[in-house]
Amino acid sequence: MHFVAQPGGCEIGLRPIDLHIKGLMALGAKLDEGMAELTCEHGLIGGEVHLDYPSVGATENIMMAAVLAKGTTTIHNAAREPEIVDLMNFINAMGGRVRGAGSSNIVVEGVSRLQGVEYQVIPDRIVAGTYMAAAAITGGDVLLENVVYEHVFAIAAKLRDTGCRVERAGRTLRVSGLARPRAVNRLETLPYPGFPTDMQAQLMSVLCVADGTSIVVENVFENRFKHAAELNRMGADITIKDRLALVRGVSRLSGTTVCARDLRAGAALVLAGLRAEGETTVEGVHYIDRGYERLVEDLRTLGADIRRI
Ligand SMILES: CC(=O)N[C@H]1[C@@H](OP(=O)(O)OP(=O)(O)OC[C@H]2O[C@@H](n3ccc(=O)[nH]c3=O)[C@H](O)[C@@H]2O)O[C@H](CO)[C@@H](O)[C@@H]1O
Ligand SMILES: C=C(OP(=O)(O)O)C(=O)O
Repeated sequence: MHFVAQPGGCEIGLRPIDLHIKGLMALGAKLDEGMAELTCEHGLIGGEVHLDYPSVGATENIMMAAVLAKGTTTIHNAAREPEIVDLMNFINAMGGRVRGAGSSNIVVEGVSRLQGVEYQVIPDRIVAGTYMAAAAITGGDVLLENVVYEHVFAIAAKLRDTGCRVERAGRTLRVSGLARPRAVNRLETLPYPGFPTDMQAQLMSVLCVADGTSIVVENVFENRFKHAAELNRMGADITIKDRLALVRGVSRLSGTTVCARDLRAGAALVLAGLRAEGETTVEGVHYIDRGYERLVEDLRTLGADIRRI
């Protein structure tokens, strides 16, 4: 019997785990009392899983469960995020037999054992995207190394719509922003290769100071606009209605004390602080630490006046 801790993560919606559980049950696990207690007496057996939604975590969880299961598992309507492909490559480097990651159908043939391996994970596309947004909101010029362009394509495309120049040379990306970004018609988050929900808050900061009005639609998580109220405290003009945000661009933001209520909201507020007049204090830095190793140091290297207190 294995006990799994209650799932955590940022509070950006209810974040149910029904798809994880349904997938594991298709491989022979039995659900006992509670939501996170599953048992399996004689090991998992490969099976067919259809995900009602291409959940990243459920795809990863089922893939990993299937690696040492007996027989073959197929995951239909799997998530296609680059991290899923990375996980496949990692498992295969350990001796697993996974194919199809990056497409909607993943096939895992169970093996009896895995071996240790040294493996380098892919560069963090959301960290890269955040620094791209920093160039956009400040009208700055940022050179990013070790970026997989295909992974940030949707972000680059949207930043180009705001007037940014994004130039690529191999794994290097140069992003230069306009003095004032342009509004976009519509920014809509979607599973990969759509625009990532983990960049929605940062782009909203950029659109806050854009010339014109933008519409942002959050399709992935049902409660991921907590940054909007904080941005409004800095002088932004955002109205929320369910999953839609109407962002009327303002010509200036003013620094004040604001509170990060989740990871990307924190990044978004730091970006807004770069543009705002006066001093901005962002509370709730522990959220930001979940997703950025060197945010303060990197931004300072780029010329920002920022410090951690
Ligand atoms: C640690 C990690 O990698 N986190 C990422 C992962 O989160 P995570 O894996 O939690 O995100 P999911 O793709 O599972 O969630 C997407 C949607 O599916 C719903 N859902 C999910 C599972 C489930 O069993 N039932 C269900 O209804 C969620 O409520 C949400 O509305 O992908 C998200 C979407 O790209 C990112 O924002 C997160 O940064
Ligand atoms: C929502 C995020 O992460 P988690 O799934 O860990 O909460 C994120 O990285 O923006």
